[in-house]
Amino acid sequence: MLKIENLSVELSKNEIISGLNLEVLKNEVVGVIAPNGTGKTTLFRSIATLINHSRGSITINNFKVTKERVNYLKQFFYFESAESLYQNLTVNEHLFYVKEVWKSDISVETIIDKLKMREYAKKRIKNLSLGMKQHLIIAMYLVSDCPVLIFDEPLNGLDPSSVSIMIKVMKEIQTEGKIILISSHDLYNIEQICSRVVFMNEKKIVYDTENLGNLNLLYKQIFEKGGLL
Ligand SMILES: Nc1ncnc2c1ncn2[C@@H]1O[C@H](COP(=O)(O)OP(=O)(O)OP(=O)(O)O)[C@@H](O)[C@H]1O
Repeated sequence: MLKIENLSVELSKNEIISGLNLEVLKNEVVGVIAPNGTGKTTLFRSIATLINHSRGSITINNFKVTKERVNYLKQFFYFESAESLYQNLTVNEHLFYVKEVWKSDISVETIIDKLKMREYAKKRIKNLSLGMKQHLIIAMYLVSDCPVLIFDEPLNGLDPSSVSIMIKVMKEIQTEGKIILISSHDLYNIEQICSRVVFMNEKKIVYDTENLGNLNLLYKQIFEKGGLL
């Protein structure tokens, strides 16, 4: 379980997150929805320990970052953006690197086929499109076989066929008892991918639902009409 309690985060002395609570269970794919600049990336970076929090606690599978940092770091896979991939390494090289670092038994070849990456597996990152790089990040997570995937905007740059592959892969990951936390502005596809969504507003989670029937309407009610609650 990923458990965030009373989290507050400051950046340059501005409180970006304040008293945020969120629990995500195994087998859940949770989408974080909010307008630009609300703090989704800040939340993800805090979970990933790239930013310190000023108050509250984050626990993954009972490991607290403040107490058992090494075990905590083994619980999640977070790749900040496609820009952080190594430009001169190939797709294959990235995947074998992850396999080595995570000491994983997952077959790189199987993952390449699953994500239909065979055609560009030997290409260097600098020669890939954004969509191909997004596939690679998911493939790296699958090879790592770690319990939690945190992915900011996984649908960026994906064409409709790639989105379908992504939806299928996310559903498979979900049935394997993992946790996925993603953000996206693509409400239609969030509905297809997620089992639950949470809306962020005014520095915390303000709405949490498994009823994904009409996210567009909910979005308008929360952000355009002065709030639901
Ligand atoms: N290094 C920083 N120093 C100060 N403020 C920052 C820093 N990084 C981000 N912010 C501010 O924190 C707030 C939240 O930014 P964040 O990137 O987390 O939002 P977001 O919800 O992920 O936005 P988007 O949907 O545009 O990706 C914004 O007001 C932003 O200006």
